[in-house]
Amino acid sequence: MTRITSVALRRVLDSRGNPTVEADVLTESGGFGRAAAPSGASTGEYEAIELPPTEAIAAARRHAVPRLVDEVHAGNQREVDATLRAADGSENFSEIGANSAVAISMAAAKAGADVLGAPLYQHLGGAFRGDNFPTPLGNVIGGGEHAKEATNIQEFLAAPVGAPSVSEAVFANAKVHARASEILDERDVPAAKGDEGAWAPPVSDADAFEIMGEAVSDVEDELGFEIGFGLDIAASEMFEDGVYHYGDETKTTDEQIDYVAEMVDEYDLVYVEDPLDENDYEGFAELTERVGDRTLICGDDLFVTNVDRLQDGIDVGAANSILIKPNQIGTLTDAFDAVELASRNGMDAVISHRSGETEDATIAHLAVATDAPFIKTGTVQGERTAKLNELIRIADDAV
Ligand SMILES: C=C(OP(=O)(O)O)C(=O)O
Ligand SMILES: [Mg+2]
Repeated sequence: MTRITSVALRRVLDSRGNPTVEADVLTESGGFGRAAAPSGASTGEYEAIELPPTEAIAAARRHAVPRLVDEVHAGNQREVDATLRAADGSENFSEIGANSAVAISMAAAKAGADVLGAPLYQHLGGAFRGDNFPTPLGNVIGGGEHAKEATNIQEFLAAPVGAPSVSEAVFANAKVHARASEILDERDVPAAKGDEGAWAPPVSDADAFEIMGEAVSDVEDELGFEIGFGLDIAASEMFEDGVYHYGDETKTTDEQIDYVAEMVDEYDLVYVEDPLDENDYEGFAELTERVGDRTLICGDDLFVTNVDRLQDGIDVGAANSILIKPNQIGTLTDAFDAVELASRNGMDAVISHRSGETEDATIAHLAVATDAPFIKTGTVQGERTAKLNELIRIADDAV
């Protein structure tokens, strides 16, 4: 029933206006799945390779589609993804592109779910899935590679850890976003928006910490449950010539570790992603040793959703959390394996969007299917609300 009968690939727009790969998978019993690849701006050095979409589509049509059609069952995700790997033949999807691979992998999962008449999260998570829902981390103020002339730190993220439900958590983040805008107005600071819909004001990082602190505490008082905040420092983007660049100022690795540890305590940060360069396992381990009992230290560019890099991190205690981005590694199987390895080692998985997105909502299902404690997928703006609204629907049993 789930035997694949066709795979169609095309270029569609992403939220930055760039082309990306969309895949349609059909099965012999009429099951249908459609998915599109997201795209990063602050990409990790060790990510799987995203090819220009035209090249990725041509290569996938030549190498992958003939191996999938009439041969592979969409309901067997490991078989789909192993076929994609075999068709590519490289370590990092440099032949067919991780963008083609991830679009096909996700579309096949949706086609498999469609045949079963089950929601995607149920198909992927199985009958013995837990019944937890992820807390959404919502980007409220940001800069770095996502907005010029704004903060050095890439993302200041609201984290409604005390929200009684997914829906209340999602609306709380939107309120923090709105409150941050009012505070910027009160300070006469004009703010454009960055790629993910976060405010991108021309303020210092110190000011952004203050504004976030005020915004989350105001919304916390109004709603009556705990809202913290966290960061994605995206430190690899700042690291050059052995030091971290904050505009004209620099920090050595020791200073960077001290700075992050101080901010964790001063602002009760619940989450810090990529506080150090993607090659600095040692620095990550030192910071995790210092503050890992009271905050999450998360590896994004450090681990790139790759089980080998994750295992290296586990061996040295580099972090207590991992960001999961399916397009960093190329298939859902790889993403699931990374979540599994992380949770077996007591680490929290954060299922994540990319800065370039489409209306595809697969990651909402992935977060629920894997029982991930967190999802990072923006706060407002259509391609972000596509995931947040899907999460609300899943919690409401309405997908
Ligand atoms: C979402 C992120 O940005 P990008 O997609 O640009 O890597 C991130 O760094 O976590
Ligand atoms: Mg990141």
